[in-house]
Amino acid sequence: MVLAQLGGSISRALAQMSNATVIDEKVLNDCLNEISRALLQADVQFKMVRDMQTNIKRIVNLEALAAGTNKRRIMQQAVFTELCNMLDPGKPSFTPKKGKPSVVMFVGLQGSGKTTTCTKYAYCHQRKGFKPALVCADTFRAGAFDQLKQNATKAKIPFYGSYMESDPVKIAVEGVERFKKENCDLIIVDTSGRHKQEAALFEEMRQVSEATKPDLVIFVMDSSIGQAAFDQAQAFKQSASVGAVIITKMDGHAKGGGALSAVAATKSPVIFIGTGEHIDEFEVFDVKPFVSRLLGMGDWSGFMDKIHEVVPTDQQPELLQKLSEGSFTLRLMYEQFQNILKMGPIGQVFSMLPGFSAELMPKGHEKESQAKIKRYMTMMDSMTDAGKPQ
Ligand SMILES: Nc1nc2c(ncn2[C@@H]2O[C@H](COP(=O)(O)OP(=O)(O)OP(=O)(O)O)[C@@H](O)[C@H]2O)c(=O)[nH]1
Repeated sequence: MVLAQLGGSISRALAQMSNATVIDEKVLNDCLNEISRALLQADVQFKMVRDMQTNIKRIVNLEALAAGTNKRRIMQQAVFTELCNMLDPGKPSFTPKKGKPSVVMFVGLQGSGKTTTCTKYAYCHQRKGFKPALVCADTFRAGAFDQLKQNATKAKIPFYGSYMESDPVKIAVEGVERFKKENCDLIIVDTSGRHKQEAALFEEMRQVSEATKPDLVIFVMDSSIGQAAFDQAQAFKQSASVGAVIITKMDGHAKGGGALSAVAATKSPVIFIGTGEHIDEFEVFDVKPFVSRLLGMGDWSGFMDKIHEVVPTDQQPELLQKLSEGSFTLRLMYEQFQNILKMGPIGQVFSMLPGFSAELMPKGHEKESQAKIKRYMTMMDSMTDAGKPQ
């Protein structure tokens, strides 16, 4: 992920500044220029970078700072805050409530990943106890209904669509009404992909929105969109009152800076990111832990949440007891390897630890490390007669 490179470049600029004997105007400007260059290379909009520079200079006013103040720390904190501000529009998005019907409409450019993301979103809520349903109001792309149907069937989520009807507004209204009657509490409407130059398709999107009255419109954006992100996101915001953003394909080679621009253009928060084609390659997006991980500062709370997710609660005291007694057996190691594998891609787990950046563990190496752990486990399996370490 090139966003990790952005994090690496910013961290290096901050480290260089920290190594300077005295922090003067020149050191500060060099550091700021380095950070701005990294952001521009990652496709962040020029105006946003310029505003960030001005804000940081205002906060880190070397002349006004009292002698003895830790300027390095103030600078680091200012960079952290500014990056968070870029990603945080300051108002949370609508969140669906269990048992109360909500309509969520997905919009975005062609091929941005709407259909895939609709199912991921439905599946993620289904696992939290919601009763989701999918409506295919994409009558433009041949095969769109089949794709949604296939995804929905795999995830056991009810769906609605039509091969005959060509009016997306009619399908959307029928689908929403039907699932409201069936007491579904999260009705997701997938729409066709469109480009801001396609006025007729934008009008159609406005009509679907007017007819279904969604509680939330989610703008799905491919992370590789680059500098075009701002204008496109703004056009969608103007026609369909976008309330949240989901960035897809964060697992690819995209620069990802467009994400920052989309937040600025729609004044809406990023709520999830797509990290692969698979249904569960989907993560909740939280600004502070994300920026913290991006800068290699770690995310302890995320790390602890992962541990709690994968190590069964009843095993946690026993594990601690055995570790404190120093009796770390082969079986215990085997069980911990299994837990590590359940935590997800190794790179993602390491990026939650301070001093690590996802950049340090490129995708290929992640798979290598995971494969190594699997090989150790197979070895341990074969070391005992019973097939399991004792
Ligand atoms: N690697 C990766 N691929 C993704 C992700 N999300 C979607 N895709 C892929 O992107 C391609 C396009 O996804 P779709 O869901 O069909 O996109 P769409 O926006 O519905 O397409 P249109 O209806 O034509 O506008 C598919 O091959 C998906 O598998 C992601 O997070 N990571």
